[in-house]
Amino acid sequence: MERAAADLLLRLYLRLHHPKAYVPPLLSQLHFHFHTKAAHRRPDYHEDDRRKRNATGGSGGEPWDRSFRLDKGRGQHLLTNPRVLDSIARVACLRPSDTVLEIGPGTGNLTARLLQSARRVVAVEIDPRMVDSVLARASSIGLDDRLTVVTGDALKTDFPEFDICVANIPYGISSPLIAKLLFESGRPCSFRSAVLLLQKEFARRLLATPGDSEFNRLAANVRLVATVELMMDVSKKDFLPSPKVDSSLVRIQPKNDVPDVDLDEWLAFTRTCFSKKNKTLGAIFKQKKKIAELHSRSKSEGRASKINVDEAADEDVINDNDDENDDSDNLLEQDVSEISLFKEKIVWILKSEGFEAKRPSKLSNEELLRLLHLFNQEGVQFG
Ligand SMILES: C[S@@+](CC[C@H](N)C(=O)[O-])C[C@H]1O[C@@H](n2cnc3c(N)ncnc32)[C@H](O)[C@@H]1O
Repeated sequence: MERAAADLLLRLYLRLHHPKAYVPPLLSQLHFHFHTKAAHRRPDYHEDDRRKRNATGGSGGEPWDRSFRLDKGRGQHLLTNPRVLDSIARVACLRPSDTVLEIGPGTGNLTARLLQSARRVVAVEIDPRMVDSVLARASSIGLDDRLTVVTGDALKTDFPEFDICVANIPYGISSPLIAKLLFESGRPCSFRSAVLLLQKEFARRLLATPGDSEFNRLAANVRLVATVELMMDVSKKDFLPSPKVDSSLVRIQPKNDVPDVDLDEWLAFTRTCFSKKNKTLGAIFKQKKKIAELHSRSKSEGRASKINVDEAADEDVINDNDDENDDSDNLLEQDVSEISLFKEKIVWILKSEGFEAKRPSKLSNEELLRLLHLFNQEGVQFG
């Protein structure tokens, strides 16, 4: 009743003093309008965060006490859906005797499950606040005697012997971490598998086969030494805070029967082959700069013997300006004639088995290995 009277008075006042002003039909409606606007405003990060923290089921099921701010720059998106966490632990097929390597344990949502099934978990975590958090979590479930946490950057830490790596990794280190796992630990790899949660698009590229548009150098390198399987897709809604992209869980299993090839040589060879996306091998290998580089490498004797993991990590090595940096003008006359003979040899090798018109992204590893063998046989070295 009071509201109706106030409404009437205000209406009269507006009619007298501001005859052109818009007067809503009823002030109560105006009030209602403000309410709905507030109710539909997109919840900001903190509201969303609080709601998830207080939730006990669904995707917000794992606890997060907000005792410190999560650092998105370090990929701190916690996996909070208990069903997904349980599935990852199940897919890992842990044995009671296993030592598990976990990269980036965060607050320990996954670690808690790994500790329940394995003999030992060694976790590498870069953020000391997370280190405290995961240690406290392990102790709260009485399994801290099974956990060792190494504080540091996983890319710069020497990994211990482990049976299986299980991790929801920060996506920014996916390529170098996979390269480190597969190419740094010697051959054959001593671990059974790596079960990794990766950005969905990255996982698709890793799973791509020759001829697929996503197929790249990293996929070719990984396929040489391991098999990759898609285990499941995971929604971005299952993380706190939600990242912008969905994820996929993959299992990478080192092969027992890795082809007998010098890995250093292979990595350098794929670096050259994938240096120009969608160009033919003929176009790639006939670049003046590439020919001169291969010529001088093939002449020199002392070659590096340690695998360069950074080399293995590049997904593609695109350099379309190769010929612009050409310094062949500075070559001596003798070099020029040697290099032109060398070029003829390269072209002959490519033509001998029909590789010249082929694109590397469409070749199987068997074909790439064959081409590398042909080059090496004729004294052309890459590593
Ligand atoms: C995506 S979160 C995963 C957290 C936790 N495993 C989970 O599933 O909820 C990534 C974790 O990796 C850590 N991290 C980021 N970069 C790292 C690096 N280079 N080495 C080791 N840990 C890293 C972050 O601090 C964070 O705890």
